[in-house]
Amino acid sequence: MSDILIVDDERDIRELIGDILQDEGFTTRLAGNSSEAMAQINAEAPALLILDIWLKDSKMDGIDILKTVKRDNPDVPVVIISGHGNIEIAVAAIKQGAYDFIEKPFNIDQLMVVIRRAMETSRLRRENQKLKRGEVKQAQMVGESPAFRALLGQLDKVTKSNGRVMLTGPAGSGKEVAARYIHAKSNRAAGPFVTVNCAGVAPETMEAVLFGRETPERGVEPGLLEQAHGGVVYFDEVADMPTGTQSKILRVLVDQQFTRVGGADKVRVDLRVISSTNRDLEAEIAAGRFREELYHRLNVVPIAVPSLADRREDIPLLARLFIAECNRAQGLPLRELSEEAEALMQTMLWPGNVRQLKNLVERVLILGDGTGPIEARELPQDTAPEQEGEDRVVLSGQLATLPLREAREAFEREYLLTQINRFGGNISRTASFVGMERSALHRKLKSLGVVTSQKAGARVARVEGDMEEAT
Ligand SMILES: Nc1ncnc2c1ncn2[C@@H]1O[C@H](COP(=O)(O)OP(=O)(O)OP(=O)(O)O)[C@@H](O)[C@H]1O
Repeated sequence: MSDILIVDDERDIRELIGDILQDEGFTTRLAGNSSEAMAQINAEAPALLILDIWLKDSKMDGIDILKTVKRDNPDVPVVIISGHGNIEIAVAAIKQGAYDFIEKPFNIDQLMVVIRRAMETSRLRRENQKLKRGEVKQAQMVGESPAFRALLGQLDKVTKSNGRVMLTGPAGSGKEVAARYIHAKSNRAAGPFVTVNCAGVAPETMEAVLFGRETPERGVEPGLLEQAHGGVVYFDEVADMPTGTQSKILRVLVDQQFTRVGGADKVRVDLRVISSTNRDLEAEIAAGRFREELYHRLNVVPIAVPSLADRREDIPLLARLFIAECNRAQGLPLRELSEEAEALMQTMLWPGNVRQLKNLVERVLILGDGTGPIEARELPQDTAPEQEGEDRVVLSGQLATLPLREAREAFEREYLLTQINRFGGNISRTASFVGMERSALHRKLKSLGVVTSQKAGARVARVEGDMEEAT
């Protein structure tokens, strides 16, 4: 549901709006009277309805259609088109639940601002409802890089067992997506997947949240562990679990049962536990912040989720996935990626990993103008790799201080390191991109002291002798 239904009895107007929206990358449907409009809505609710108030030759006027839509499809935002002079009716329509109105004659910019805002508000509302119901859509796992395939291979191995899995990896790298993947492929797929956000729950309420509560006033309130019965409980950022709760969880893992806060009876649960952390748990244990016994119980199968920098090959694929998602969910334009934008994305620093990439794509689509390919100039320039603190040659400043031969070598080394890492260590693809024969590239790398090695399942390049591997 990413299309927009335009209802107006004036053919010129509905076609004009339709053309504008199509140019902006939306899919549209048109209706010239109330019966056509209702037939379209009943066939499939649109993502947005643009509705003229006055409809000639119609059984229902715009307000009647609005009331019906708000009754049967309350999530569909409605933008009213009102003629000059019937503003009061438009205001009344807003009271009936319309999102906003535009007045004829309108200009394209005005129209687009209202439509984008309406789509965004409705998306946020839907997302909120999903979050409240705890059924955040299962994200797709996308990637083809060696590091990603190695991860999938490990995940596939654990799907059929009941073993506890500890996912480690930096923030935003896709640990929760990986946990959902295990759940979806396991024999618990029909059971619930319940996330416990260990960093987001106040320590004093953590136990009630996990184990539930029993009070005379409210009776039994089941906690998250009970809600996850028969399925998977995912402890997100487990290092943030208060130490008191850690001991209690440990007991639950040993006994497979617990009592609700304020209750006396034992509650038995059948759970599979998956945890995640972006911290070094062994250091947390050494610092006395994490219970070693719990660590060993949770860490039965450790699986490392690679950072985005370790799977740069996947960036174009992921970016395209997010463009398609933004189009489906928010009606943002379905744009291509130019070759330059793709290359720049593959060489940027990504401290926020896949989440950062997803946010960037969304921002570019919202702020960008036009429907052509996304260009490199639309991407933020401040995320280019920083040189400080890295054991690499700084291109600009320092180069000026070197004799030509050394400067050229420094540049070639830097350039080739970047390209090889972009192509996941694949020399053939790098050679074809940089325009060299494979064997010549090998010789060149050798003379520059660049070697490739395996890291997190991916091949990476670095300068021979450097301790720090290039990213
Ligand atoms: N392989 C992937 N394919 C598609 N989308 C992905 C992939 N990995 C991550 N994402 C998306 O990136 C975002 C971050 O993923 P996720 O929440 O799983 O990361 P995380 O490592 O659990 O983060 P945090 O530690 O900050 O909670 C999500 O929107 C998710 O849908």
